[in-house]
Amino acid sequence: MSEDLRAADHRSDGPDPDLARDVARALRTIRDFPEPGVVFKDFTPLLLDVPLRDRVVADVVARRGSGVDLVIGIEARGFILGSVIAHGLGTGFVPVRKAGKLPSTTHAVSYSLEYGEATIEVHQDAIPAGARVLIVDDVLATGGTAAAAVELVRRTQGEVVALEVILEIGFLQGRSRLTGTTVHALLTD
Ligand SMILES: O=P(O)(O)OC[C@H]1O[C@H](OP(=O)(O)OP(=O)(O)O)[C@H](O)[C@@H]1O
Ligand SMILES: Nc1ncnc2[nH]cnc12
Repeated sequence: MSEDLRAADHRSDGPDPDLARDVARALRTIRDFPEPGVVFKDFTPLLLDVPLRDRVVADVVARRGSGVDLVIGIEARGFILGSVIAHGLGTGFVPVRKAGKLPSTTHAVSYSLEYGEATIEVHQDAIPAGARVLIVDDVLATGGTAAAAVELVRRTQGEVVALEVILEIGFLQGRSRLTGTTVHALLTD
């Protein structure tokens, strides 16, 4: 765990004041992965701690309440968190996949991220016009992935309620690419 991980500002008045601290302890830092110079934040240990995972879900459910019609998760790590959060919210789940993986007609958006470039897609008929959509991922870094997901939802004529992430890597300034989108990060590094 990085010593400088700090809680987002809801920490002291939320229903689970120790959540951010406990999640920070569950994250693992791996240097020079997947390429030299990248400080990789690995959330897989969190997935092994079932009570902590359930507290993360409860935190999102408490914040978003009944204001969400669909959760979308971004391949691959966003699938894991997005699925359990959709279950907690009692909504459907829509996978946003890397290019070429979805079988039916898609919208596609290309973007760059901290260590490369990619294209993500969503099925054109997965999100009804006007649906209130929560986007879920593990990490917000440069914001390229999240901004592309927002654009995909816009193309379906859905409405993005918010982006929920476990960790925001602050120095990469991903929020600056998400003007007009509500962003909630449990932790900021
Ligand atoms: O803010 P950005 O700079 O766009 O980076 C954040 C994205 O990078 C990671 O996904 P990655 O593309 O590595 O895919 P993975 O989930 O398959 O590991 C992470 O899960 C986010 O989706
Ligand atoms: N530094 C990082 N750690 C984990 N996931 C990431 N996605 C983009 N940058 C990342």
